[in-house]
Amino acid sequence: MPEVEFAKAFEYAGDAVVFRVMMPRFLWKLQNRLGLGKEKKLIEAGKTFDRVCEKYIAAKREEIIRSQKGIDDHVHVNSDGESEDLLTYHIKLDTSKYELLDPSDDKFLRDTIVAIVVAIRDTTSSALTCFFWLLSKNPNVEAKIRHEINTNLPSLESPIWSATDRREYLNKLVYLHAALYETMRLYPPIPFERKTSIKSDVLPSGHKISANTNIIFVIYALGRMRSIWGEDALEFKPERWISETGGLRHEPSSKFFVFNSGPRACAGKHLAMTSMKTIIVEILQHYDINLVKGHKVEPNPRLNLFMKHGLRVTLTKRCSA
Ligand code: HEM
Repeated sequence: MPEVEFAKAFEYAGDAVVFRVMMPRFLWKLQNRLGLGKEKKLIEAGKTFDRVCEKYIAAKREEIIRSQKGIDDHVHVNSDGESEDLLTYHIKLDTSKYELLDPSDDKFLRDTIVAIVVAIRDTTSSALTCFFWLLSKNPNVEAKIRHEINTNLPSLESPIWSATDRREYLNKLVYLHAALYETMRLYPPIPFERKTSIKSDVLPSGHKISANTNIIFVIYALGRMRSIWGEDALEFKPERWISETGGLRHEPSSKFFVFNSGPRACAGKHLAMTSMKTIIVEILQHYDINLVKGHKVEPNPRLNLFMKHGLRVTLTKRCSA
């Protein structure tokens, strides 16, 4: 695969964030001042973000002006804002509603682009990579998912994929949902997190902490603890997510921590599940997917859970029935 500078910059920035989480503050501050090591890469990544985002922001501003003047009518904007892209939405923010946000400031827009890409790109790609890897090792699970898709979705020839229909159809794919949750339980796209206390407190475990204590919790380990998930915690079993009535079993976010818990939980959880299910259905309806023989699969927990050597697969076009 060709190297994409913008994507590489996210990798460098992610590694630098992990470094900052793990190292004493003075050390990364010093490296930053001297422009060394991971901090040097972070500074370079920042310049790439500036350059690439500036191009998109300028082009989008231009596009909006042209559409407002009636020169272009292809801009994806409608009066109720339904099909607006995210950048347009942020440029046209109602500043009377969000006083602290300034859409005329390119830095605000750049930070927004970077934050959205961080939130969406490596999380969903990590989950999908692990999902297809686990599927290749569990043909019985793949067979069940294919059966569920074939039973619940109209045939490939039917034009069902209008935005309104999509959610309704995807909601019927309970086993697929369970398999995705089970994938992320064992391989959480964000494998660990850090929180800092703003004042002294007592944790649910009884541990006393003072203000400014950094707490790192390992979501990867939480998903594998027998005390939480039972004796079969290490097994890939989508069935554990299916209730007696055949619906999806609810687990509290404090147990299934993959999307975080509380007021700062993932804001895009439903969007993430919908888009991942859409991609999986599209791939499984059109292709057989097989792991390349001898390819070494090694999950590599960084800021996101990556595959160290990627996931090499072959795609074979399926004949439509
Ligand atoms: C499999 C996919 C995803 C996973 C596992 C995931 C997980 C998480 C986690 C663990 C957090 C908390 C981060 C922290 O506190 O440090 C978070 C925050 C967030 N996520 Fe996701 N995410 C996913 C996809 C998405 C998508 C597609 C969006 C779309 C916009 C999104 C938007 C956000 C936002 C805006 C926050 C910040 C919420 C806040 O701080 O109030 N995420 N996500």
